[in-house]
Amino acid sequence: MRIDIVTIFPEFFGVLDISLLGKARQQKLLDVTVHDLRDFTHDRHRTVDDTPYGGGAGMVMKPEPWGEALDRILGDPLPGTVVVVPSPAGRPFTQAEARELALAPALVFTCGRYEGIDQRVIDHAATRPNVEVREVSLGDYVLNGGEVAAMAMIEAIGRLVPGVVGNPESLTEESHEDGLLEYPSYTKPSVWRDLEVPPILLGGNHGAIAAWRHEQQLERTRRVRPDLLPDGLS
Ligand SMILES: N#Cc1c(-c2ccc3ccn(Cc4ccc(CN5CCCC5)cc4)c3c2)n[nH]c1N
Repeated sequence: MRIDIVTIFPEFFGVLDISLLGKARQQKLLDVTVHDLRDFTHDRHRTVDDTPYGGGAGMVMKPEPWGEALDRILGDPLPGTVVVVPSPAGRPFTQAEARELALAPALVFTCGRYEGIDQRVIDHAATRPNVEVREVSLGDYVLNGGEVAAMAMIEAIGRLVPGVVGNPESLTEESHEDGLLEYPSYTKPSVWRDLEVPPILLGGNHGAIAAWRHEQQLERTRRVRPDLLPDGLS
């Protein structure tokens, strides 16, 4: 999968060179390119923002640099390319969307700053052939820009790309993967500060362990996220 990121803070994504995603890049499972939006400006001050039409606080990101950046990146897009626009006004980003986007041939993350990107950039991107645009929100709170959201989304998506995670089975027993929160996990020692590992996990009855873990998922989901429970299980 090809991932392009456009930002005025390219150094923010240096962390993608380490850990799991760094290894995936070395293995050519992920091809990540970070673009500095200011490289697509032509004035001495490399200006990327201006005052909002209609007034209001703050600044808005100018359309011209974004247009040139997306022209460069989306010159000949692979069919199925998705432009992901992190935005507080976007649709909530979910594990289901991460799974969907992990199947795309190419993703372009447009990381805005200030009060956001001129809307015409998003509207024009949606007219490009072979390109789908998704405005997506990390959660119901306001960040200072799209970089943190893009990083979180790239990690959630990247780890689902086949081959990135060594043991694919571990991806199926996670919170939200089956619609429920995950069961609690334990490791050695069996007693720590007088706290014992649930005895059922110390036996070898895999059927009973699986049943216990599912019950733990239901109990935790009822307690913490009843909104996730399927009808009839609340
Ligand atoms: N994903 C995600 C996000 C973001 C996010 C994503 C991208 C950008 C680009 C700029 N900002 C900062 C900002 C600040 C205030 C406003 C509201 N203003 C009112 C009148 C005009 C805008 C808009 C944006 C961003 C924030 N925040 N929270 C999430 N879950």
